[in-house]
Amino acid sequence: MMPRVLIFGTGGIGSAYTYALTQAGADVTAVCRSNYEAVKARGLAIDSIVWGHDLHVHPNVARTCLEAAQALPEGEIYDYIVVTSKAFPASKPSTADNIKPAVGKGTTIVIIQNGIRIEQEYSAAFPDNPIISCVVYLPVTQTEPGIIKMLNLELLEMGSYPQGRFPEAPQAFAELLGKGNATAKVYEDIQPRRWSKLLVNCAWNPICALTLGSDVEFLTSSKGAEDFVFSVMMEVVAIAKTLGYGELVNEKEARRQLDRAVARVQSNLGYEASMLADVRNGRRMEVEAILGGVVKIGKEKGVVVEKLSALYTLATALDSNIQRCRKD
Ligand SMILES: NC(=O)C1=CN([C@@H]2O[C@H](COP(=O)(O)OP(=O)(O)OC[C@H]3O[C@@H](n4cnc5c(N)ncnc54)[C@H](OP(=O)(O)O)[C@@H]3O)[C@@H](O)[C@H]2O)C=CC1
Ligand SMILES: CC(C)(CO)C(=O)C(=O)O
Repeated sequence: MMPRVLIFGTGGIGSAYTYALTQAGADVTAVCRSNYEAVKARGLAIDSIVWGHDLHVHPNVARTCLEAAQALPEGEIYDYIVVTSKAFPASKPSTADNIKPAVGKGTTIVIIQNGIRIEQEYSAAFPDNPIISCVVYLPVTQTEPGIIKMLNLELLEMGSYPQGRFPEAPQAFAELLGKGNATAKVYEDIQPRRWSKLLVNCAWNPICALTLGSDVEFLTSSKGAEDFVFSVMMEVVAIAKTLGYGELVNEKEARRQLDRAVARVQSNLGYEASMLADVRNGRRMEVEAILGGVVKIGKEKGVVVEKLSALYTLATALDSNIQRCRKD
């Protein structure tokens, strides 16, 4: 039988996986908020350097998880709920509260979000459900409601949360994504992968947001720019080492992650990190999930986090000013 999938948060990432999972043969329902009318009327239009241009998908659409649960045939459940909203730990209601009406016995919860320590709210709320924690490399923006632009990278790394619980769940989801031409890799321990991705996000997300430009625009803006990014990444490396992740998250890995951006300078293919999209759209930024937790751990461990702290302080101020402007 076709797996039933509910996507919670149909922005850039949610739309990309709505497309891939529909291609894989799943019956996909997308929870849409600001883009509800557009997606209901016209579906999602996707332009992707990886998957192709002029792609269209028309998922079932719901405004809330409760509405999506009520639309299920009697006795059926969603096999997967894929969380692709932004990560705001400690927000009320929490995302776990929001998805609760659609979580059935046996529903696998798939978290596709940046940041660290974002999984606990789900394991606390749904101790008997499989949880898959994912790290995503997929630069994508919703440019207008239902219109999605994906650049040249697409990779989903995943593992069970907590490690070792429902160990077969990530493989099954990876195989499903594979049928939809998405690239998925399974890891026994996903946490070092999260920290490797943090090298990218702790540096590029606040830098792009604060400088209103892409990674490539920053790298070419001054002589010291590349060294500055590397020094931010090296603070993340120092923290990751104290947590035992040094085998993956080390100077070589920081250089590799930085070089992925440097390699795009020639072709001028800049990535505008998702925090910059938030600034442009007057939305809340994932400051705590991406920077707050890292700075806190760094200080607890006695690591020098001068640059990360500065970026955290500046990004927090930017975020609160954006929220204030929205209210005014
Ligand atoms: N975009 C990118 O290039 C990348 C993003 N990521 C990560 O992926 C995650 C998703 O990012 P991204 O796709 O960019 O985010 P977007 O802001 O594009 O999409 C989030 C979506 O969630 C929706 N949403 C939020 N709360 C609710 C709610 N209560 N009910 C219904 N819908 C809701 C938003 O609706 P509304 O429009 O109404 O606010 C929006 O459509 C983040 O953790 C991000 O850091 C990782 C790699 C790359
Ligand atoms: C930098 C990028 C695009 C890499 O996937 C990302 O993770 C983000 O925008 O949050």
